[in-house]
Amino acid sequence: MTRRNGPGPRPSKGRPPGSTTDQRLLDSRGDTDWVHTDPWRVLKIQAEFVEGFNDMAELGPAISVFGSARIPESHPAYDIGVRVGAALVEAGFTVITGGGPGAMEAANRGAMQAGGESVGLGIELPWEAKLNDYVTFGLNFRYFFVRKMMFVKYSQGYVVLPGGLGTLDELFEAMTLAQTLKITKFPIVLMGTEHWTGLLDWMQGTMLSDARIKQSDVDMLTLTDDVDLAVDLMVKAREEHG
Ligand SMILES: C/C(=C\CNc1ncnc2c1ncn2[C@@H]1O[C@H](COP(=O)(O)O)[C@@H](O)[C@H]1O)CO
Repeated sequence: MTRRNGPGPRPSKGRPPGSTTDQRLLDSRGDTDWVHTDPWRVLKIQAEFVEGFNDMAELGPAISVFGSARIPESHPAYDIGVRVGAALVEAGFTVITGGGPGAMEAANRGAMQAGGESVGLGIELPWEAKLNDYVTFGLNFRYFFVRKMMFVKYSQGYVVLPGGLGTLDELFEAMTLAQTLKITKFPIVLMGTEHWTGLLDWMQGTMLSDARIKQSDVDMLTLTDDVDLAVDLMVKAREEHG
């Protein structure tokens, strides 16, 4: 970059005489603590957003599928995950998951086997975690909140398989964003009546009865075991809202 001559602020008052910026950049040695400071982290966060936006902007219509990282292949929810992933691809959607094991792997597996784009948005964890073998396009994030925004921004709806804390976090984030109209026209399907009925009963029996939520908050959820119904809802939403 060049700088015009004449009056105006100088680049750096404290710069050592007789050296160039390139020299100082390339010769620099010494303390590296600054790489662990918040201002530097801001740039890393920014870089994650830039890379995510860059790589996901042209994915096409996508649905995110969430669910337990801990279910084995033998669990009935795994098979449902595979069928959901495949059916979404057959309906013309890209499938996005957290790229991990369990239900995420199942949905990616179904999507890949159906010949579709199978996206895994991985997260750095304290233990070694790698993207599952059924991801056709993967990104790994350091920051949970950046990753969570990518799911919402690049999905047209969520299918939520049985899961634990991580799954609830993803579900309730979407519900909160919808309740506060930060996102609109966003179908959310809970797959697995046995797993989710207790939560829905509590939401209606306690949260709704105590007026902590409104009926419209509960109504944004569709509870089913029917994969075709879940995918039809997503297709209808796409037809209605683009
Ligand atoms: C438990 C193990 C690995 C976890 N690896 C994960 N990789 C990617 N995404 C994950 C992982 N764990 C949780 N998530 C996210 O939360 C949801 C599942 O969490 P739950 O608590 O199991 O419900 C999931 O949708 C992911 O986005 C060791 O094998």
